[in-house]
Amino acid sequence: MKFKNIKIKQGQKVIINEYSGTIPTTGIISVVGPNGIGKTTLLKALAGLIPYEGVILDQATLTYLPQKNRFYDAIKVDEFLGLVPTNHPQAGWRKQVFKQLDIADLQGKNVNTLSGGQQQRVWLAFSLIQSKSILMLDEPLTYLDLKYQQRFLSLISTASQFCTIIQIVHDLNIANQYSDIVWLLTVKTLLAGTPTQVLTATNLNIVFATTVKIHRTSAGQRWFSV
Ligand SMILES: Nc1ncnc2c1ncn2[C@@H]1O[C@H](COP(=O)(O)OP(=O)(O)OP(=O)(O)O)[C@@H](O)[C@H]1O
Repeated sequence: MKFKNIKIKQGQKVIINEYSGTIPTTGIISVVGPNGIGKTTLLKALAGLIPYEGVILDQATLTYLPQKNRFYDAIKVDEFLGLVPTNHPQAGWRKQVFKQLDIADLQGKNVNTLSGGQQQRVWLAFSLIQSKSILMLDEPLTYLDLKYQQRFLSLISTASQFCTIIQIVHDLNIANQYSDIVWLLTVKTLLAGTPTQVLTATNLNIVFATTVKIHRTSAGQRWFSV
């Protein structure tokens, strides 16, 4: 899927200034950039949820999981997840997702009585088990503890072999370690490339207007701090 010159305005204010990009058929894209730069707005436009100028070619089937989600009805976890058809093309995928996110522990409970992290596990399971070609996740790690962050990242690494994950993340270490491609949003442009190409000290210092330090572990892996 390609998009070209996507431009979005709120009233007279230009939020997104003619971003162009390509979404491959598999892999993980991490969208990074400062608060308010337009990450959510871009994903919503790509998901067809808000109007834009420009073109999107080759519309794909996609799921979009917003940053904040609310359950309005007292539906049970198993009833809610039962809304997703069970015919995912990857054998055993649904079972794997449920196991990693410990959905069995939540079965039989009303979704609106769960804690924030438990609700997020249900929403992530709901999104991951759908057989769509693109899965867009807005800050999926929010509310998850370290164990479930790790398990979620492992799940998307597997999912990215058969679909494309586009996730908004603020943690540069996660973007660096778990992405095939990074989209770094600046006021003027969308910089796309591998983590090594895009997450450079020069780019980060300009975009985040702060000093981002890049270190190396003894094994040579890069890590980031401020
Ligand atoms: N409904 C709206 N009406 C007016 N302005 C909006 C609306 N939604 C978003 N904006 C503005 O659009 C800009 C981009 O917002 P967006 O939520 O896309 O940023 P973001 O990069 O995802 O930020 P964050 O990292 O803080 O979540 C911001 O300046 C925001 O104030």
